[in-house]
Amino acid sequence: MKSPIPDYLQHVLDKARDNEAGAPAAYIDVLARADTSKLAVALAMVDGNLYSAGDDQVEFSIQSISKAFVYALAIEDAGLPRVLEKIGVEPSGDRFNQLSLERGTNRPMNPMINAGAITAHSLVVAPNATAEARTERILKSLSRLAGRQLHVDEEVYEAELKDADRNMGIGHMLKAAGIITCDPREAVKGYIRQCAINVNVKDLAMMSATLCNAGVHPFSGEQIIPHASVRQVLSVMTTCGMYDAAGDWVSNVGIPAKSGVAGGIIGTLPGQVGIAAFSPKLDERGNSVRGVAICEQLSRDMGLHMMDVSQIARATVQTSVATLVAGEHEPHNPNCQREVLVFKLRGAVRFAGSERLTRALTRELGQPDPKVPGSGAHSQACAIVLSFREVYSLNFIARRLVHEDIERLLAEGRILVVIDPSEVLHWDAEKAKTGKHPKVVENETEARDYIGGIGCQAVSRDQGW
Ligand SMILES: NC(=O)CC[C@H](N)C(=O)O
Repeated sequence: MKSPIPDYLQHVLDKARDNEAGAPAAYIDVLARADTSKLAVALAMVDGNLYSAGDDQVEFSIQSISKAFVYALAIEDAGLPRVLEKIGVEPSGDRFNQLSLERGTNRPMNPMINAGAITAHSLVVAPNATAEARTERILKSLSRLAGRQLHVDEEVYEAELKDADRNMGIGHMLKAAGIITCDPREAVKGYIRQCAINVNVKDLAMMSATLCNAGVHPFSGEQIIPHASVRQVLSVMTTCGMYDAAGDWVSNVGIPAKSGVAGGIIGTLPGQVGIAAFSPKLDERGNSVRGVAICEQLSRDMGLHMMDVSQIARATVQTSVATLVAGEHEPHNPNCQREVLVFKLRGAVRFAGSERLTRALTRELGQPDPKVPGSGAHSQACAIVLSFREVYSLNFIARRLVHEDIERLLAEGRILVVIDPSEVLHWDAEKAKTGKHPKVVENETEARDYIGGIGCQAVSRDQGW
């Protein structure tokens, strides 16, 4: 079977092509002469699977999209506190090349406008590093993210440098304000060089997918961007990535994003998909007209808006409580029946999922509460089985809450069997800390055998068990 996804992407491009509005960036002459018929889109999944359509081999300069990745490098090299001392995180509502500093703090408003980006550039490697060392570090890092060696487009670099008065003005303003300490001309040159690195949409989609994948490159498995920086970068992409169009973008598209004046845009939906689009004609805010249209369409058609509450935590975690009646010796004597309770979780469990398990445990096994129907009904259960067989992951708070539940059940003297074949509970590390631990098994049969061995024979009312 042929995947429908590339056909769909082609359809999205065909629709975007009808939009003739906008003009390529005029202030960099090489960009002003760009072939405006070029149009491309790519999607990279967090496992690295890539889809693309249109002119997906055509290279263009990364421009301001580099700002997101260089901000991550600045955080890595200078540390977040130092970076926050120098660059704010508030949307400016100004154009990207505004000569402005935040009132009171004198910092650039955010790292996505040029003032903040030039500052971030100056923090890469070290404040007194040479321009060459910084650009080399940036080129190397962007190449690792793209998964291939990238190059600076010297023609674009020279063209921008020749008319760089505005950015030079920003550089001098930063130096005068004490935000940068190096030679402002060197910082601006380095920044312009970082903007002139050539990419295609496939490179950008892969770079974006690495951010989606918590900084781990989908193919190499390398942690290229530290996890904590990813959160910071995605936050400022959300609030400031589309300059003075940030609010429109968040409400319409709802995906952290960054655009560049050569016509590229990346969208980065955490945990899901990295998007890249390219078309040189820009709107008055400096964002690609067709690129924006493509992202809007993808978000609408594929339900990618991050604030679209279509997935409730309840749906990802199914807590099923099956009451199993035991009593091998006198199965027909109700007084001899002993219960084994089974709680099953499913999916990627976070706080809300682990809260549901905790709630189910307290409801079923706690003291009867007249206000909660059915509460305490099984407080005498002889054994409890917690199945994590269908759990894909537990985040740190979910794991902590489940461990706390387990400790409390053990402290009550309960017999506890945990089905955890993928070791999502990270049991060994925790076990070392506490004396008591549950019986950990691989599957339901082993759980049943264990329970049988201690005198309760579980008889399921639930076919799933
Ligand atoms: N928005 C952009 O892509 C701007 C980048 C460009 N190099 C500039 O500084 O003007």
